[in-house]
Amino acid sequence: MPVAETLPPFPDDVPTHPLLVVDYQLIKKKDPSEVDKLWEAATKLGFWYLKNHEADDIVPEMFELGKETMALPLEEKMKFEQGDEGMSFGYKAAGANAVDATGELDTVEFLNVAKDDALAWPKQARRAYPPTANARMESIIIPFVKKSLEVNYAILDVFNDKLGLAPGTLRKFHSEEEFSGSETRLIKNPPTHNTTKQAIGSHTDFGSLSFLHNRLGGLQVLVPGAETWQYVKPIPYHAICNIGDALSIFSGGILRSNLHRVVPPPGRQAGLERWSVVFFLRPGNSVVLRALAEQSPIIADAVKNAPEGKYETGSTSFEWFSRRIRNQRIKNRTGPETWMASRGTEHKVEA
Ligand SMILES: O=C(O)CCC(=O)C(=O)O
Ligand SMILES: [Fe+2]
Repeated sequence: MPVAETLPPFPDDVPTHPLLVVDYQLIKKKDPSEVDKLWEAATKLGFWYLKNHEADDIVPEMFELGKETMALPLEEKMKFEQGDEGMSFGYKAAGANAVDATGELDTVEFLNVAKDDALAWPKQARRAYPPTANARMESIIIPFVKKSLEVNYAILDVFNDKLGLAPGTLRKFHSEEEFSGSETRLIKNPPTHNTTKQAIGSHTDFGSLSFLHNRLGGLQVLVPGAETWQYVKPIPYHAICNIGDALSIFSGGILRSNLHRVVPPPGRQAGLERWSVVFFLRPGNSVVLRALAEQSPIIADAVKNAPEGKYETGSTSFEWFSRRIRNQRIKNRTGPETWMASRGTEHKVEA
């Protein structure tokens, strides 16, 4: 993996959306103006850069592990495939998911490692992984998962306060002990000069918070009010963080879970392999996804102004998550309705 400085630069002639830059060190101290900046980012777009996030040393190791893992023979990787039943953990081959309602195939391959397996190691909690992951579980995956949890909990605490919830409410819904869909993901998109082919289709993230690290352009956001996709420029040592559907639902839509997708890198970056590393924080499996209106007058107010039932999913986190994974899988496709069944909050009627 070349270091960030040796990669061709992100072009300056493609539509790009600047994100607010939040300093994790100031968030840890609950610096009031940094907290306000995070709140603005989380409520207006739902995406921000996070600098000084303390994962800078371990992230390059995660990229290296991604490279080692994807270099395994396909036959070996397929032994750890996620399957068609709605489980996310394990390997997903390129072309196993749809990118849109027509059933066009995705181009990324990735490996998802459950937070539960990382924390239970050397015991197996949820499933087995390829030998490359096992060999680096202790030295790389566990430290990355632990740091990601720490960062995400600090961010959750800020939202907890701003939403007027009793201390620790959001943490309780994301307890380390309960099994959940929380996972870390190593993603590879193969080289191509077709810079408009979707690698990952338009989606909102399924869980609560995503902590993303990429080096090359390709991530795009659909900014509210804009008609076209805009790139998010990768900045060295800046993570890209975003809100997922679960937090949007808990907050009655105050926190924004925004549509995004991945296309191949643009400009002089075209034709390069694209790698990313993510940690997804998701609620405990038993947590019901609904607005926490009884626990916060601020959320109650937001719900009052939304169409009836918009933030009542009637699903547990486990059900919500499995439904969406299952319906992305091309093997489960019956028609455009399968794609629709993989959707989250983005297709609910707007207030
Ligand atoms: O690779 C990226 O930059 C984004 C990946 C992503 O959106 C996802 O895996 O949910
Ligand atoms: Fe995503």
